[in-house]
Amino acid sequence: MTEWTDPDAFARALERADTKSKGNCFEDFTEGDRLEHDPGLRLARWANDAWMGQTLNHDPAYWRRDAADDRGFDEPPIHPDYLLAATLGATVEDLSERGGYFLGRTDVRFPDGPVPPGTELRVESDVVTTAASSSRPEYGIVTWRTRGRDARTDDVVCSYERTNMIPRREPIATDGGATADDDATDEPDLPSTFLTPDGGFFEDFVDALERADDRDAAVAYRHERGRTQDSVTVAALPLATLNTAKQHHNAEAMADAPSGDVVAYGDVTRSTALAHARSDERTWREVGFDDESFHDFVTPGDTVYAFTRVLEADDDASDDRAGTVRFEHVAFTQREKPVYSGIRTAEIRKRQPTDDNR
Ligand SMILES: CC(C)(COP(=O)(O)OP(=O)(O)OC[C@H]1O[C@@H](n2cnc3c(N)ncnc32)[C@H](O)[C@@H]1OP(=O)(O)O)[C@@H](O)C(=O)NCCC(=O)NCCSC(=O)C[C@H](O)C(=O)O
Repeated sequence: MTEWTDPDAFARALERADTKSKGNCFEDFTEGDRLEHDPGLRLARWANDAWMGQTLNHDPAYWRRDAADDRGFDEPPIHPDYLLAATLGATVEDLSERGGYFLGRTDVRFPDGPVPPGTELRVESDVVTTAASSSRPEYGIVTWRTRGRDARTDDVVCSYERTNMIPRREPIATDGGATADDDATDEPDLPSTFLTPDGGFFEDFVDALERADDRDAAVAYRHERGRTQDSVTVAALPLATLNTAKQHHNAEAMADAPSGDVVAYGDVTRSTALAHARSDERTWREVGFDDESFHDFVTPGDTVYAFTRVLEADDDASDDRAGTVRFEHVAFTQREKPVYSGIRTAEIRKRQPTDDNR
C-alpha cells in the first residue's frame, strides 16, 4: 500500500492534486453586486495598541484616559488608522486575496467614529466599477465602496472607496496602454522657496501659509523619523486585521512577483508616514482622506519616511479649540521615490495659554 507521506509519493501527489484556490478573479465582480464579508472583526485594544506602537502613532489621546478626556473621548478610542486598516483587512478574503495591486482609495470617512475598544465590526462592500486595464492584459481594475458598521448599532463607523488591480482568469488583448515619454527631461516646476511651520499648532500652519502667499513658495517639509519594515510591520500587523493577502505573509508565493519578496500592507506604509507627520503637529481629530495612491511597493528592509505639503487652513472645526488643515502627505523610502500619497483633512489644536511652544 502506498505510504502517502513517503517524500517521493507525496511529491507526485502534490503534482497531481488540484489546488482549491482562494479569492475572486476580476470576472467574478459585477457592478452593483453587494458582498457581506464574513470575517468581521472585534476591534481589540491589544491589536489597536500593537498597530499604533509599531507604526509610531503616539498621540496620547489614544493611549491615556486624561488625554482622551481632554479631547472629548469617553476613553482612549480605536485609532482611525487601525479602524480603517481593520475595515479593509476584513474585506481582503472576498475582494483582493487573489492578488494584484492595491492602487488607491478615496472618500475615507468616519461617520460615527471614533469607536471604543471591543466594538464588533460588520463589513460590506458594493462593486462600483469594473474596467479593463489597458496596460496589463492579465488584470482588470475594480473599485468597491466599503462600509464598516458597528455590528450592534448598525452605525457606519468607517467608509471609503478603494481600487485594486485584480488578476483575470483569462488575459485579454489590450492596446498596451499609454506610451511613457521616457525622453522627457523637463525640469520639474517646483516653487523656489520651501517653508516649514514653526510649530505644530493650527496657528503655525496658518502663519506658514500666509508667509507663502503671493510668493513663489510652498509650505512643504520632510519629517525626520523613519521606520524600517520588518516581519512585524509587514506580516504581523496585516494579519491582526484578518488581511489574508498573500503579498504580506507568503514569501514563497511572492518570490516570482516583481517585488521578489513579501510587501508591506498599504495601510501600514500609510499609517507609518502619517505618524511621522502627526509627530510634528498637534492633531485634534482626523476628518478624512482623499485621492490616496500607492505608487510603488515596500519590502522588508525598506525604511518608510514622510514628506508633507500644507494646502490650506480653515478656522472652523468641531471644537473651538481646533481649526481644520488640509495636507498632502507623501510616504517615501530610502530610494527617495514616493510609495504612497494622499490628501488628509485633520483638525489641529489651537495654541492655548497653558501650551508650550512646540
Ligand atoms: C500597480 C503598479 C505596478 C502600477 O504601475 P504602473 O503601471 O507604472 O502605474 P500606472 O499609473 O500606469 O497604473 C496602472 C493602471 O492602474 C490604474 N490606476 C493607477 N492608480 C489608480 C488609482 N488610484 N485608481 C484607479 N486606477 C488607478 C491606471 O489608470 C492604469 O490603468 P491602465 O492604463 O488602464 O492599465 C504600481 O503602481 C505599484 O507597484 N504600486 C504599488 C502597489 C502596492 O504596493 N500597494 C500596496 C501594497 S499591496 C496591499 O496592500 C494589498 C492589500 O492587502 C489588498 O488586499 O488590497
